Amino acid sequence: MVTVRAPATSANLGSGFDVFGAALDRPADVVRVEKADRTTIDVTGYGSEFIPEDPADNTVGAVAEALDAPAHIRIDKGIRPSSGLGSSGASAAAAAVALNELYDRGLSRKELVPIAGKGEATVSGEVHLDNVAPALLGGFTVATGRDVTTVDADIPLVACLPEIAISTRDARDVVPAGATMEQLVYTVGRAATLTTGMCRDDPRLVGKGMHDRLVTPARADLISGYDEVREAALDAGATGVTVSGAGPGVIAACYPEDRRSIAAAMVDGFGEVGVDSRAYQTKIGRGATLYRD
Ligand SMILES: Nc1ncnc2c1ncn2[C@@H]1O[C@H](COP(=O)(O)OP(=O)(O)OP(=O)(O)O)[C@@H](O)[C@H]1O
Ligand SMILES: N[C@@H](CCO)C(=O)O
Repeated sequence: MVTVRAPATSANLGSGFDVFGAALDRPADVVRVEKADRTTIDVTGYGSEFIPEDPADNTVGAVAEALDAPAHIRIDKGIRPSSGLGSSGASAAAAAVALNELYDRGLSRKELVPIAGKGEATVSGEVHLDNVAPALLGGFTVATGRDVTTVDADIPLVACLPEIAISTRDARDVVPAGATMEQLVYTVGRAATLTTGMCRDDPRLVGKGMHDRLVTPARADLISGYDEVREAALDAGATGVTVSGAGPGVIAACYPEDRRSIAAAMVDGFGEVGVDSRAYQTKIGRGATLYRD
């Protein structure tokens, strides 16, 4: 038996749509695999009642198929599905590491990125690697095509999850089809600022670079209370706030000493519009961890 813990991730970070991602220190999924003649899946934990156990519909099923590694796969969800915290990608990444080990396939973490991406594609309808790359490799990741660059950044974060479900598929439908030159220049500037901040472990630059005027405003309209939560987090000291992944999670960058008050302010912000939420005080963390039994 092989056990792997894969972290939640936040994709986009505002200015890096379908490119930037970050591994979060917490929460995480845990996946256990045992060899079997055919793939079967059991899901327990947070939101498990909403997750299909048919390998054709679960992200881990496509991973087992891609690695030609049939197994009994047990997923313990610590990351709520349809959260914007890379729940489906974390299971896929954990399964990729676990099955690679179980069947001794010898693939590197980077080689597992497109394989885990196939799993992610089963639910979002298209391949985007910005969740599975950080779930596998850790840190801040820049995924362009099949290339992934990682920065081992140390940035405190708060992720706040409202009790609203938005599927990635639906959130992709509201993304504008095009951009003006002005929007493009603005986004490039912010993305470069964010990347510089990650390389320097500078929460101020990261927060400044999390802003975008293209994708986030369209998606924010789907999240009841987004404006209230953003304002509350900024007032409490956040250096930047944006939609996490496809939402409805909202993520803030900050200095360590402000994390607790920002978490409380974000929960209060959702509370103002009658939405319950849970905040995770976290930071950029490591990728999937393998445990041999
Ligand atoms: N192993 C899995 N874990 C979580 N969700 C899964 C899994 N397999 C299939 N799903 C389905 O994927 C959907 C959730 O994925 P989705 O990409 O919408 O959200 P997410 O992974 O939480 O967030 P995001 O990708 O925006 O960060 C749900 O419909 C869920 O049933
Ligand atoms: N980049 C993807 C991530 C979703 O998890 C999106 O924002 O649609």
